[in-house]
Amino acid sequence: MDDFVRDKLNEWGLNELLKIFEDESINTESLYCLVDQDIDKLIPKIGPRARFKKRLKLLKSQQQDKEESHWTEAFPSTRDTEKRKLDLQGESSNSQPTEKRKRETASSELNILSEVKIIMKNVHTKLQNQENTRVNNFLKTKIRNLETEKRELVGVFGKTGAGKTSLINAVIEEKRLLPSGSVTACTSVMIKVEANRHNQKYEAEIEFITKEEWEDELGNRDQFLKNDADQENDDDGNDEYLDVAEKLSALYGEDWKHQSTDQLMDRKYFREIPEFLQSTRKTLTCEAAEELSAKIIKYTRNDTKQGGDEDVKRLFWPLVKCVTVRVPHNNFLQHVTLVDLPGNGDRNKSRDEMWKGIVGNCSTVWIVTEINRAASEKESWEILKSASSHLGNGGECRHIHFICTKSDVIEDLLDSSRANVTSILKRNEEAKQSVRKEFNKLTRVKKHFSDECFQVFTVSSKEFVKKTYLSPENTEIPKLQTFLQNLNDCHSETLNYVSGAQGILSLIQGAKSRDMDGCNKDIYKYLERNLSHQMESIHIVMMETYRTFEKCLQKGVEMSKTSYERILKTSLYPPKRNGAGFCKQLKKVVQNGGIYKPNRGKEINLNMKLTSFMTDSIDEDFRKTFPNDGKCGPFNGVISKFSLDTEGLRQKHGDLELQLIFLKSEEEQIKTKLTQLIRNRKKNIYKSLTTKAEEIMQACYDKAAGFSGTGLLQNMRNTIERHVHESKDTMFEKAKYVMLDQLLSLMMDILEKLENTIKESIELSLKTDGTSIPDVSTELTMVQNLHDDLLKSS
Ligand SMILES: Nc1nc2c(ncn2[C@@H]2O[C@H](COP(=O)(O)OP(=O)(O)OP(=O)(O)O)[C@@H](O)[C@H]2O)c(=O)[nH]1
Repeated sequence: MDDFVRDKLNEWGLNELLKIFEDESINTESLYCLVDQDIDKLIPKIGPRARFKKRLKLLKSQQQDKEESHWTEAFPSTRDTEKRKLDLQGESSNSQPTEKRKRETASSELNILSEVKIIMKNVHTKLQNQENTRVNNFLKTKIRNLETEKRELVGVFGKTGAGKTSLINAVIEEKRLLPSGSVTACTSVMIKVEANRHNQKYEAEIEFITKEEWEDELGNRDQFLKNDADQENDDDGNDEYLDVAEKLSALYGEDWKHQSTDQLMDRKYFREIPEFLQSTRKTLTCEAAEELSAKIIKYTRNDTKQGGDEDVKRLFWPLVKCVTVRVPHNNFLQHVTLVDLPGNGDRNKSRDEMWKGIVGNCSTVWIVTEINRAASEKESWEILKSASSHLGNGGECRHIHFICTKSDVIEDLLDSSRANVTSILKRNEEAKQSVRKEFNKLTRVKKHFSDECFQVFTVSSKEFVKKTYLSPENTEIPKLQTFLQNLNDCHSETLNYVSGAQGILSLIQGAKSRDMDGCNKDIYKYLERNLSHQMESIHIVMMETYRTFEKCLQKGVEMSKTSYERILKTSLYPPKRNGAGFCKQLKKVVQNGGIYKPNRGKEINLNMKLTSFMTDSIDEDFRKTFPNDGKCGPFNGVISKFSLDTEGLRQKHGDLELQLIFLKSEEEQIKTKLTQLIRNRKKNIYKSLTTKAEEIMQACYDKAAGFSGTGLLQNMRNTIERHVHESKDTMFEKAKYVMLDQLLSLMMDILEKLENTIKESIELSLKTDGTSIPDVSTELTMVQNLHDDLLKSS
């Protein structure tokens, strides 16, 4: 929002400003957003309007110009820029009317939401001006709690060079946003792409690792410089050495080889990024995507051609944890964040934790791979295999999209310019079939997901932009765009807010207009009885779940006790491993609490291996109890079925209609909140088995990490084997109880929260009189009308 507009808002007040916006036919959406944040601070004053009107006209025309240039920039080579623009607005003759309708609906819903938010802010202020009673505080909290903002995370995984960056740029129609394309450079940090809600500029926020972490990396260098001689025989060591050398050369050129750690921490190396030394974030802001793209390269991409010239070009990606790129005016990103996730986790601990956190919060993943090797490309399947537990039972993923890229590249035709569409489409179909076949072989992965959640796409990002041979439909990018738009659909969030607001206003007005003695005993008793029946049925389902978990886990305990030796053998005596190399790797494993991520290849997680029989035993029932797709809801749908039957009561007790509307909306609100709570807590419940194993194993890891010299490998092996052997009778049992405890504690919390919330709502709605409560009859009528509009538009 323009500062000028903000000032005027403070000076003249909201109503005056709204009138001006309407007179000038300017979209009030951005004004609403601002008002939403600042309403409490508004000082209404009426003042001269002429200069302000002029300024608004200017702003409007600037915005139109900007939109125009945004489009020409994004599709410079296309003759049909105008047509594309119309297409997206849904006005060209070929455009799909449903898309247009969807967009119109979304925009009108956004306006409804903004209006209701303003109304509720006003009601909140009215309540603040009243006496501080229990009901008053309850209502204020309810209004504040209406705000929930859900963003859907789409994780984009894939081997370097697979086409992730080009795919993201194409799908969000920002051809020049994320840097891609150079043969010698690749993306090296996590990049989040989301909508810019604060202003209309392109923005990148750079989050750094800590200074201490960087000092640790420099410490690693000292160790390698000491051991330089024996690097050749050792793949892992060499690999790690190359990793450290690559990072240090990016930042220091050749200096890192000759300078001490203290010297390398000198300010002169961080002149361009004082934010790193101050442990703050750096923000870059630009008018155009291309400009931002050029600016972020040194923070995101690793150029392997970087040499040791005098005039060294410093790259800062080794210091970066994550970059968030914010894009203005983008329909695909309103409630969606796309995350480019290079590789498969990270060696750096904080980046790895962030990687796992993001993966666990993804509702969709895009596994990106080149079409030529789609089914046979091991790396993509490895990514899916190792991430599946973080995504499925340990996460909230509902869609796995396997995206085969570069469909325009056909090998048997010498030049893709001559490739004909028929052979491309035929090859696309073949690729889809073989990828599906491959996916069906992954029984362990499939345990976490339903069959419908897996889909294959064959895309060409290049052709989507160039349109030389393939129509947009044949590039399949529009399919992904439609998917994102559906994910963006904020209808349920809007409905949730508006219904909640209507409920609160109904309660206030119901209490205000009631001339009863404050309590309708029959209804009160009926509702209490109904509540207790409902709680009972939830309790029964929960107890059944507990027993099922207990049975499965017990089976897992038995299996683990008889199979742990096999697990230890494959983990501690891997075939085809050179002894010295494995010794170093095992040392890293014990130094890192049983978990180690080599630069290339899969993460080693001894704790996870030890509990694998237990997770296997619970996987299927865990997914049934906590499904990620919204079809049935957790605990066999018993929470979503919860109902006090207020609809039925409304027919018979018209005089209590407002109170019953409030109760119905409270019911919906608490169910939505509980679903979110369950989604977050179930992730930790699932991880609890490995977390407990890690805790129990820590003593032997510490002991093993202390060994050195002759017999190091065997000493480490013996220590681990002895520890597991001695604790086998308790370790798995303890892990089982931790999971059961956490499950029980979640169930108790759900029962308590549900019962308390509904009880309090019944009591307040039926026992409150109008004392110290403002009149909100106008607001209620307005919100009721908006609620009806919303239901009609869906
Ligand atoms: N022919 C063709 N080339 C493509 C397509 N998509 C990407 N490329 C090319 O493939 C190369 C790698 O693309 P990127 O999008 O940078 O790949 P990436 O997966 O982001 O790679 P990293 O940044 O290294 O992780 C570039 O040279 C792109 O121009 C496509 O649809 N068709």
